Amino acid sequence: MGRDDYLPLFETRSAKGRLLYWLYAVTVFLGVLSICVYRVRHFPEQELKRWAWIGVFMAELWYALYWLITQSVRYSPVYRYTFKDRLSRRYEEVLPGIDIFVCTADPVLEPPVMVINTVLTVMAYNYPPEKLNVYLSDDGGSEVMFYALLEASQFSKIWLPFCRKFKVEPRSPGIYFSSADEIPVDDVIFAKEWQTVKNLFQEMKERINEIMKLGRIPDELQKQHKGFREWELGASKRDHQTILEILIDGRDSKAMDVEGKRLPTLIYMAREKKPHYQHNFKAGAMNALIRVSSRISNSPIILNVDCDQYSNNSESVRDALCFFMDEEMGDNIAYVQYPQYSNNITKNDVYGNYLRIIVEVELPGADANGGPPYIGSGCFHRRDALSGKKHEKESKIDWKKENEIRVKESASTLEETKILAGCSYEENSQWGKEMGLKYGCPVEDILTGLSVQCRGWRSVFFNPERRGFLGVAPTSLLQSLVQHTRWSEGHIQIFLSKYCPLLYGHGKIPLQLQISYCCYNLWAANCLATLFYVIVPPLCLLKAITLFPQLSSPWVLPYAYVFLAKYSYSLGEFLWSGGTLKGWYNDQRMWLYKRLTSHLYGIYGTILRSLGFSKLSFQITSKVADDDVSLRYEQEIMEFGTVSSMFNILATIALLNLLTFLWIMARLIINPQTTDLDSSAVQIILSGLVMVINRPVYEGMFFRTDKGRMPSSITYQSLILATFACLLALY
Ligand SMILES: O=c1ccn([C@@H]2O[C@H](COP(=O)(O)OP(=O)(O)O[C@H]3O[C@H](CO)[C@@H](O)[C@H](O)[C@H]3O)[C@@H](O)[C@H]2O)c(=O)[nH]1
Ligand SMILES: [Mn+2]
Repeated sequence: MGRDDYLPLFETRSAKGRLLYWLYAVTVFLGVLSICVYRVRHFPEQELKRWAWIGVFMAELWYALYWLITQSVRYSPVYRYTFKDRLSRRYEEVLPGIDIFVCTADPVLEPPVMVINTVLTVMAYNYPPEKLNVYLSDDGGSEVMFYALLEASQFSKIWLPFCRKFKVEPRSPGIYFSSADEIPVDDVIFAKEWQTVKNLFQEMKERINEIMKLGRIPDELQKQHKGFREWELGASKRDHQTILEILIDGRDSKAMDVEGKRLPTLIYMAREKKPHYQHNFKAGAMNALIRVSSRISNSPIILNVDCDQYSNNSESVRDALCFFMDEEMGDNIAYVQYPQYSNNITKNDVYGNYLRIIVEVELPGADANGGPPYIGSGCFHRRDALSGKKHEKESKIDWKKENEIRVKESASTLEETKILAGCSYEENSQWGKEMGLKYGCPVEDILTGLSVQCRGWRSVFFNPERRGFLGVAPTSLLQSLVQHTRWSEGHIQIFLSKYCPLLYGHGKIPLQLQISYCCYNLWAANCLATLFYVIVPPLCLLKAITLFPQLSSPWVLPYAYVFLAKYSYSLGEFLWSGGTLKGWYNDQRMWLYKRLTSHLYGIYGTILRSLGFSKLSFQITSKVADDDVSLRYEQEIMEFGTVSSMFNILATIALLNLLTFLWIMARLIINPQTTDLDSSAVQIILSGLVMVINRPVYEGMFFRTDKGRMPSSITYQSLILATFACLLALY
């Protein structure tokens, strides 16, 4: 094909309305400068006040700096669009193979039925099935999971033709049949098949759940597959040899669905586990998958999904290929990252799990700067880039030859392949360092993506109209905070390590991209400023120390402007991205809570680990919840319920501001002369705002009677602590 008739396979558009954005950014910046001038010019004499003043000033400087950093992902977002018809016209015959890695680690927190639903969606892509190779990595080493996958391999023979014939979406049978409960009436053939397939699915689900309850595989079922023998020999979660079973071999032309069409390859893998070996969590699993798959299918493109993140769009593979296979711009693309959406987000998203602004605003912003980070799931990788190869300019891929070479390379026996998933295979190798996913970081995905970009590749963020992947978001406050603790800890570790984007990325990736990474790398660093801002001003209020300009002074204007401009912008951004007003209020609360707890714990964890007091751990986020917890989640009632020191912090701060507020109000009513309202106004407003945002905490402590309320022990402890702090400030 000549240059002239080259039609791109994808297109990039920039956001509009940039002038308004600059107006906002510049004026806020001027406001911040005025605040600094105020802080310097009004530097107090009195000793105690001086310390508090320095503290607020530092906090404000930090906020200003962080705000500046976050502008890097705002000023020029880009959006991508693909042309799948062109892809099909030019490449249908030479479409590359795709290796799909699904990771699971715990059959209780990640129920096998959910996992196989995800597996079925990625088997059912609208793509030549013999070119799809699905690998399930089971770090839980669970016999029930293996059984469920075996069931799925049978069910796929019916499910795949059904999806193809009726263009089913989404292709997760669990989701599809639960969202379309009514039998379709207008089409008789469809209605009949629909009912049959639904029944078959229902029966399979019941069988798996039955076995799950039983906790072992009955003897007659064990005969179905030789794979069960591994567990008979005593495989347990933490101690077993590599289990590698090909449940469907797509290379075998006899592997067919009920309509006689080929099937995707389906493989179960539980890498070897031995006590005393560091298994490196998901990163370890992924690296074993990269190696094992290289000997079985060796596809040039790898898709990675978490076990809850089912594919919601059967076109995603083709969409992703539009980027990799574009003749002009595809060569340097290492990965195509989809957003991580969840299908259990309620209207106002109490726990801010949607991460709306990150997904809708910041990732398109990062894309413009050189490419989004790799966020662990819903990501298509170029195998070479993920394995550690540098990007070389002028290296055009001939997709036809590519397939032939790869197939040749992959010929080896199953026993040979198993060795690659063994514990000792990585000893003295570059795996986890220069090859594959990097080890030693709670956000292995981010670190890996960064180093891929530093090897000369770029990445692309793709968010099609029909969502690509949907997962399960945490349904309780604590889970959400714990998940965020892992993330913020991982991020700050990257920042403090030799991989700090500003150093490691220097000269390798654009400066804007280095700064974009810092938005997240520095999450945890926000905690000190925020803790200071919600604790010290109220205490100072009790001590009659004023830290802000008088209401009647013009110096209050920059404060008012920065506050109003920043929050109206943030609200505007939120509503524009499809959120609700209440959703925004919830989101603000969650960010406050994350700063006060997750980020603090993230820093604490990092210190402990760097001193050698604790080892890296990975707390898996539960994808299931008790019925009453789920119900409260649906009703958007905040879930406390368990005893956690995180709640102590939140409750104490909420109470501290409440007590201060009440005390000042009482004083104003009883004896107005003793309080200088003009000088204290800003601090009173600040405490008022903290109270407004903390409404669910007060309700949880004082008004609720359900199981999800704040445990009374926490209420009492926090009450004592807050009262004590107030008394200390008063006397
Ligand atoms: O030892 C382990 C632990 C976890 N996992 C899998 O890793 C995935 C992510 O775990 P999850 O508990 O769901 O954590 P999240 O916080 O939801 O995951 C996000 O953040 C992680 C990094 O903290 C990334 O690894 C994930 O891809 C990303 O979706 C799941 O599929 C797990 O089965 C393993 O395979 N082995
Ligand atoms: Mn998850």
